[in-house]
Amino acid sequence: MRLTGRGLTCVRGGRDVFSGLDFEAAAGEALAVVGRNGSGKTSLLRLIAGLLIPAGGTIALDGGDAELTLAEQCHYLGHRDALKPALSVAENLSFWADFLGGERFDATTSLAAVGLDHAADLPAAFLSAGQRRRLSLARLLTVRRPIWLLDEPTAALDTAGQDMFGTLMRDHLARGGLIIAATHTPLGIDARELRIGGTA
Ligand SMILES: Nc1ncnc2c1ncn2[C@@H]1O[C@H](COP(=O)(O)OP(=O)(O)OP(=O)(O)O)[C@@H](O)[C@H]1O
Repeated sequence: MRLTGRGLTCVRGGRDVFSGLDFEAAAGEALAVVGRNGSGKTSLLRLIAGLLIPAGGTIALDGGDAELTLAEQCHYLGHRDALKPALSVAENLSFWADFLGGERFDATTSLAAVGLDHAADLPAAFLSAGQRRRLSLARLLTVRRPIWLLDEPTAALDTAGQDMFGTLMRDHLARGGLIIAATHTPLGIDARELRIGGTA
């Protein structure tokens, strides 16, 4: 599996964010997208996820599932955790599994893997910032998709959480997954750097 972007141009609010951007990532590889604030890291992830349309250029996935779109093979985790505060931790995960579709892995196991099994019945409104992020990460495990698009994934995670997430990312890569992460801090795994715009 290989994901390739060629000559990508992104325009937002009538302004060029970036143009002529090339990138490439293969199965088992992580790409760390870096650059100053506003350089277009989130925008690139959203282009790949199909949430924005490029003003120019192409994105192609070779060797993926021919019956699924690129977006259907991606997990997109935005920097704002998309949780419903009135639903419990377990209900939020169940909502996402229904929304995303496909094969569903055991939610209790996913919550245990991110250290939230003790909080399954707690309303998401009561979670701390780090716990909200952990719940978002549980989505990656409950519904398996090969391409992880992650926006500032380690933000709000404590040291143990960063170690836990490093292990999850390494396991995903070892299974032939691919990770593209926008980040201002080291990801905690071996990753190739894709710099957008000037030096941050
Ligand atoms: N909905 C929108 N309408 C117009 N402009 C937008 C919109 N969303 C983002 N932008 C602009 O696009 C540019 C790139 O934003 P983006 O969020 O991709 O940057 P980023 O590199 O992820 O930034 P940061 O490091 O601050 O998270 C910014 O100048 C931003 O103001």
